[in-house]
Amino acid sequence: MRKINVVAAILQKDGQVLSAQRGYGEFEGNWEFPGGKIEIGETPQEALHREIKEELGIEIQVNDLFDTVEYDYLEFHLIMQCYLCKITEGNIMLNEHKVIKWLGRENIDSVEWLPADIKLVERLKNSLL
Ligand SMILES: Nc1nc2c([nH]c(=O)n2[C@H]2C[C@H](O)[C@@H](COP(=O)(O)OP(=O)(O)OP(=O)(O)O)O2)c(=O)[nH]1
Repeated sequence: MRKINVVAAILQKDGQVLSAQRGYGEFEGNWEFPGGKIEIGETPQEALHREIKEELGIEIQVNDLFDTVEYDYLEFHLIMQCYLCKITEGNIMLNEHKVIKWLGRENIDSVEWLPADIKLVERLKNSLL
């Protein structure tokens, strides 16, 4: 099966994380951590800076790797590295997403996450204050 290498940013602020609703494509309407495919020659960190600038128009600090998710979709095998991040500069613009929400422990389950994210979100929930 085709493999896709993706990076995702778990943006943290005041005990909450940023969730974004996909605005187009196959998974339109589902919620995810912003990010995207790693391009040839890029480090995961470089890919994250690029994707987050493109999608949300902000600069970030990339901290620790929180988890690497592997998931079999029908058409491809996803390998997604998820980094804890902080916003360092700029105001969020929605260049690709419909809407964003900051979610905490009590409501992180309230949106329809992409299938690959469900276990990750459970783990994250336990680590949020
Ligand atoms: N960014 C992101 N992608 C996720 C998450 N969960 C999940 O299953 N995915 C999947 C959906 C997509 O198949 C893939 C990400 O690829 P993408 O299509 O957003 O990547 P991209 O920005 O490079 O997009 P494109 O140029 O190919 O349109 O990973 C998540 O939390 N965040």
